[in-house]
Amino acid sequence: MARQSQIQIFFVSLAESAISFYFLPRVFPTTTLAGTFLIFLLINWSFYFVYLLIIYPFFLSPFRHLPKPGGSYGPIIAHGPIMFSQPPGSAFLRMMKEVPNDGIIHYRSFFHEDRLLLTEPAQIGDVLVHKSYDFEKSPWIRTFLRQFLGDGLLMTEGDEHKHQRKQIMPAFSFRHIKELYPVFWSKSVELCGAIKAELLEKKDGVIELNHFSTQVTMDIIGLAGLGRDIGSLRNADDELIKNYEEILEPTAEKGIYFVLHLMFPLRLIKMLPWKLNERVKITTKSLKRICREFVQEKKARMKMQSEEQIDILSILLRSNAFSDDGLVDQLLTFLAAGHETTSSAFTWASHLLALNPDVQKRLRAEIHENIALPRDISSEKIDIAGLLESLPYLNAVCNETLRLYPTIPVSSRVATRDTSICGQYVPAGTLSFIVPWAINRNPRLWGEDAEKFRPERWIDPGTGRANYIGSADSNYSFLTFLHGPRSCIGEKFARAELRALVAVFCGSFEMQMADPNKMVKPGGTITSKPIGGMWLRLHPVAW
Ligand code: HEM
Repeated sequence: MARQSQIQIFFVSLAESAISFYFLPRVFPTTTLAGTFLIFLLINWSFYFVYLLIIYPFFLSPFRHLPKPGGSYGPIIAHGPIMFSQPPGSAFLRMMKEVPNDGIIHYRSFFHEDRLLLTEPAQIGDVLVHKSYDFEKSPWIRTFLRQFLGDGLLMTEGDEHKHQRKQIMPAFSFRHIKELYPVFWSKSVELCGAIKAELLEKKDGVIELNHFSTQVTMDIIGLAGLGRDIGSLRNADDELIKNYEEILEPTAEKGIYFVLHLMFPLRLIKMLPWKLNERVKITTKSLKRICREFVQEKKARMKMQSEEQIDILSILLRSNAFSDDGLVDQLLTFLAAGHETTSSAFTWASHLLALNPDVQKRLRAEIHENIALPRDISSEKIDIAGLLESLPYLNAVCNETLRLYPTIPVSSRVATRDTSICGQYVPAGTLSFIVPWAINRNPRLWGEDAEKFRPERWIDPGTGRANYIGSADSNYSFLTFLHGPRSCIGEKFARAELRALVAVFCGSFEMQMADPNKMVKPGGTITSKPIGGMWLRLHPVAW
């Protein structure tokens, strides 16, 4: 319920009770001023609820004629639980399959609040690209994430966002990513070395990959983002890793914590005697301190060294566009957005390969055929970018993984002013859902086998080369990085990193699920991680 309306009701009730009490004493002869106020509050609330739950949604809402799902849980709950479905985004996919529509499905959330689900490329393009500054991230999500990310690129809106994005963009250009490939490659080789060392200590060949994956992607963002080898693969107790693992580990308690942030003001949640509040405070404080130290260290090193550094922080420092606090916020953003996302994509790639031995075999053959020895290509002056980007099956496997397991499965936007989506009037404040999990798996856009892992859809049958649209008709059928001015700035970085990780890992190990009968489920609040980790049985292969 809108907080603003509650405040209005409070003051209107106050005015009505004062007028009645002082000017119409015969109407309420036996009550006190407080009693009269309570009576008016109750009457006004009742009218407000009838308006909110019945009159507005069924007779006034501009969306009342749009197609809707069935099976509402009544006016208070309505279809609200949809957004908590597991895996995240799966209920939206069901809705897309079941409700015939022309690009927008309307459903009612808690207290019959209007929600839109965008289902077709034209509507998605309108919100993400053509009118992107009419729509912002929802304030609840921003309040929740700002605790961990400060006011970095991910959290800002409007002109401030345009300014920051322009300053940061050069650090993510293709030329710059090409220079970073040797970092991605050598860290992937180091990862496989660390896994081999752990396998030597184990008889059953079983390891939990997600932990390794978080370590290697943290090391990569450390080197590529800060020019500093965090070395978490060598030091499993690294403070940075421990903090992020604590924050991001999917648990039911954290799910409830996140949901409460969507429903109640931050200040109220912070007042609760909840241990998680204390842990969030401690971990975020520690992350900020570490980032502040990174910035100071980097500034001191840049003064001493004349050689130009290629990491993201050096580029931001050279731009002179950010204060020290601003840089800390950007670092918090890059560390969080830049490691957990690719880590999750890599973990899901290994899962899909473990479930599909034929794909795994074909990919390994392509890698071994084109890359004689993994260590050689980081030491020789080889164009790793050119080599990896030219391998069709490697690119197809990565694209298909990113399609089936988008790390951010659900995103949303709030209209900041009265606007429209493909001609449908949308009043300010309306929340629209853009759901990569559902769009990427929608049979209308990807065909009947949309939910199958089929890397071949990313290979042109005529030329045998990788294509960049899959078998879909539109760019907007693939939403893993979204599109437009608020799309993922790290997309090229992430794709390059994933190529290197998958190539070295699949080239080095044969993989199976440790327990082939156990379903691995995605969970998590903002990003999607395997619940309980990713347990694989690995056999090193000759390379
Ligand atoms: C597989 C890996 C990745 C995926 C799937 C991914 C996905 C996304 C998505 C969906 C968004 C938009 C979120 C929204 O607006 O709701 C986003 C934004 C962003 N991502 Fe990524 N990301 C990945 C890797 C990275 C990496 C490696 C970096 C940095 C090194 C990064 C940095 C960012 C930043 C800074 C934004 C905010 C951009 C803006 O608002 O202008 N991401 N990412």
